[in-house]
Amino acid sequence: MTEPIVRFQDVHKSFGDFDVLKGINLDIKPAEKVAVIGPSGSGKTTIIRMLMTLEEPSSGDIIVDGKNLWKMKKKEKMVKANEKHLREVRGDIGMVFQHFNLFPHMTILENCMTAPIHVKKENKEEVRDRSVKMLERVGLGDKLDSYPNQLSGGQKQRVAMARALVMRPKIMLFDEVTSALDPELVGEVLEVIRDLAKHEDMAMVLVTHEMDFALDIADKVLFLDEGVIAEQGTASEVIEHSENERLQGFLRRFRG
Ligand SMILES: Nc1ncnc2c1ncn2[C@@H]1O[C@H](COP(=O)(O)OP(=O)(O)OP(=O)(O)O)[C@@H](O)[C@H]1O
Repeated sequence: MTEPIVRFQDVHKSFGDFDVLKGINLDIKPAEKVAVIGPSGSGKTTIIRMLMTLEEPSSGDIIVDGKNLWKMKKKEKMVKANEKHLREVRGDIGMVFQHFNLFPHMTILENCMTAPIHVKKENKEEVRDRSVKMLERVGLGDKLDSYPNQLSGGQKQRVAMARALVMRPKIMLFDEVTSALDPELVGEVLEVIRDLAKHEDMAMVLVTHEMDFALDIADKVLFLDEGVIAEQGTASEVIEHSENERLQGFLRRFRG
């Protein structure tokens, strides 16, 4: 049986007295596409931030590609070793946020090239070739020398995706990547993600409010409700056929 690329084992997360995640158990297979849906405040972004190693669990284990993220720190109190370990894991994970976080003073080609060259110390020419190919792939081959402020929101989001992909991640995380876009720009961004989902064998985790999109691309959908996974299954099982009343209420609010 294939080992999961991501495993959450009884993960809890509290901020002060507030328990945001209350025992998350989750396996994601290496090429699996997972959509996370749920009401505002249910803990979706916290799961993504934990995967990105930006938040440490209050208890439980998070294992990414066989590496137990915080174990070293807990067991050996070796903070430096743990930081190295986390850096390695981060190298395998690409993330696209709601806001694009591009570097405004760099062209879009430079935006894509900077991390592989400066963080991974890769060969500049090789990175340039890969970056050009990725920008072509997201439909921006004619904008290599443009600056972020010369692009639309949808184009900026596509640069953000290309920039993450140039790092050749094993896992891509998408946190509500269309929610800051004007409605007419949503389609072009979803189209790029759809293309990646259908043709790339990396794992993908998407927090999304686009139910039809989740139905189309997700192998698995998780319904997060008040810090627990209240329902999970295939997209059709969760979005079309679940009898969970809170999930049905949540979906009705989307469908109007
Ligand atoms: N650093 C923090 N300090 C305190 N509370 C936090 C922190 N981060 C998140 N929270 C709280 O945890 C809860 C879950 O937040 P999270 O962003 O994970 O929810 P979400 O499901 O992604 O919501 P939304 O759909 O609105 O983005 C919220 O009530 C939020 O206010």
